[in-house]
Amino acid sequence: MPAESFLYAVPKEWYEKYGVRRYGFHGTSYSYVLGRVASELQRPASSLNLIVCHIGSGASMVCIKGGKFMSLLPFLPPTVGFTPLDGLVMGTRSGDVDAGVFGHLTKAAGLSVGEVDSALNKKSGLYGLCGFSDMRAVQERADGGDADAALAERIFVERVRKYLGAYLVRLRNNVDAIVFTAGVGENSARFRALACEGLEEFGIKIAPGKNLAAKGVARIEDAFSRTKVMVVPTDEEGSIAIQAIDLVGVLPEPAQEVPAALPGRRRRPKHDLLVVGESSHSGWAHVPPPPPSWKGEGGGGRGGG
Ligand SMILES: Nc1ncnc2c1ncn2[C@@H]1O[C@H](COP(=O)(O)OP(=O)(O)O)[C@@H](O)[C@H]1O
Ligand SMILES: CC(=O)OP(=O)(O)O
Ligand SMILES: [Mg+2]
Repeated sequence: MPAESFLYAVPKEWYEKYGVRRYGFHGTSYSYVLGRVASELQRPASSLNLIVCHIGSGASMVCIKGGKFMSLLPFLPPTVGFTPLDGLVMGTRSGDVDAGVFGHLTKAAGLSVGEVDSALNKKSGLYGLCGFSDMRAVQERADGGDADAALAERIFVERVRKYLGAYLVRLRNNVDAIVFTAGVGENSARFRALACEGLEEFGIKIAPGKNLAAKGVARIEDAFSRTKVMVVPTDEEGSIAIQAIDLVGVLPEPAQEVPAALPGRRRRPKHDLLVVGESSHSGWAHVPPPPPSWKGEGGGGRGGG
């Protein structure tokens, strides 16, 4: 990520001394989804502009700009930042919130900084708004007339649309596909329909029938939609395994032929562990910690979950 993308507008020394910057999360999922979309569309990953919505209990979005700047600018700012708290409304995390609430609540409610931090991570989001963190329960309650649940669902969707708008602008509306993944993104046609509602002017239209029928990897855009809309079930575990193999160069071999302890099992690592961006599974999952200076290129983000 370039400095414009990973820096917060806070005192410079917070970044230099304490590493306060945007890191990004769900990198393993995004790496996998990018590869899967490339193979599905039969296009090189480096040519794709994507907006990927990883919407599970933890949720984030990222836009991927392809083409020749891939190695310099692989990912535009992800919605999650210094911690996974930033950005979208999640099961129990607030997403974007004015940091001023810390000062206010420590004074007005007598809470410690740790208590506010914990509540923002564990008692907020869908749960904070309506008492349920599971989207299926929220939708069921909303359908049953629970006004809090209905409001929670609307706030959840609107936050996704806020970033969808931001990324459409960043990509000059030159988007190959909007991709939905993770628990809600893969399984909830209702969520996908709400997230893309009324975007025909932007060249984005979901076909309701395809959306409802989507199973596994699916294309769900209407025939007149300029931008493809896809559902791609993520595989974070598989992606971690592939990236581990890619990094250390160990390929699975049948144990009975070559016992693990014997020489010859290990192959020469394909990549120096400190080299960034040369992996065939290009992504931001295996970038190093923040750079000492913000003048050069930043790292790409954290992988995990
Ligand atoms: N059919 C569905 N409709 C709506 N939401 C669903 C559906 N299936 C799963 N989900 C939601 O997906 C979320 C979990 O997503 P997941 O990616 O497994 O989360 P995580 O890995 O972050 O724990 C839950 O909120 C769950 O309700
Ligand atoms: C980073 C993150 O949101 O993790 P999880 O999906 O496990 O909540
Ligand atoms: Mg998850």
